[in-house]
Amino acid sequence: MSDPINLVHHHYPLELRYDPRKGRGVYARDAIPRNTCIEVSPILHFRHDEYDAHGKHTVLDHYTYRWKDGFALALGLGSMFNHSKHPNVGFVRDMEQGVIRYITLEAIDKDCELCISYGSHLWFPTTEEESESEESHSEEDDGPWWTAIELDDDNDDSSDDSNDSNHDDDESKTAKKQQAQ
Ligand SMILES: C[S@@+](CC[C@H](N)C(=O)[O-])C[C@H]1O[C@@H](n2cnc3c(N)ncnc32)[C@H](O)[C@@H]1O
Repeated sequence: MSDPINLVHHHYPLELRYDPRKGRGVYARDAIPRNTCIEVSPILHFRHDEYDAHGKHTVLDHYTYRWKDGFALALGLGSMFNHSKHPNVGFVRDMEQGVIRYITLEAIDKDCELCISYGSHLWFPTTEEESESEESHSEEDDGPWWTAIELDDDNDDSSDDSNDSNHDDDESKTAKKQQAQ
């Protein structure tokens, strides 16, 4: 499990590496420019009723994204991105095509981990440098508990500040998980 898995057939120089605290994660074997679509993951869709009856009681619940009429498991690398409160990758859910596109929000250095944001309501202890201000999931939370920063649909590159395309407010947050639907 600890040897890197070189994704030789992937268009971009990506690799899966294992971290003892976070598990598997996606890393860059070489530099990748900002605003690069590094992954298009097809999704597997679960209706609300089948997810409530089955999926949410399994390990799937750590991986699925909220989706129209239910939840979605990202196939491909989409389920392998770990969380950071300073994500260097954003994502766009394309409900029509049934895919999630992952796009770099900044220039990525060689050996850097590629992370998305799950939002602030996390269900696991985060790595030390992130733990200071992260909130842990609590039973009192009634909002989405796995939210993620989502890029603008048009993937606008007009701003120099990568965070501009990446809003962490209630309207633009995409709930990957939610308790009260
Ligand atoms: C979508 S999976 C990501 C891939 C996962 N690391 C694996 O090996 O399958 C989400 C899980 O990864 C772990 N994880 C993700 N980001 C983390 C972080 N910043 N610190 C600690 N664990 C993290 C948590 O266990 C979480 O439930």
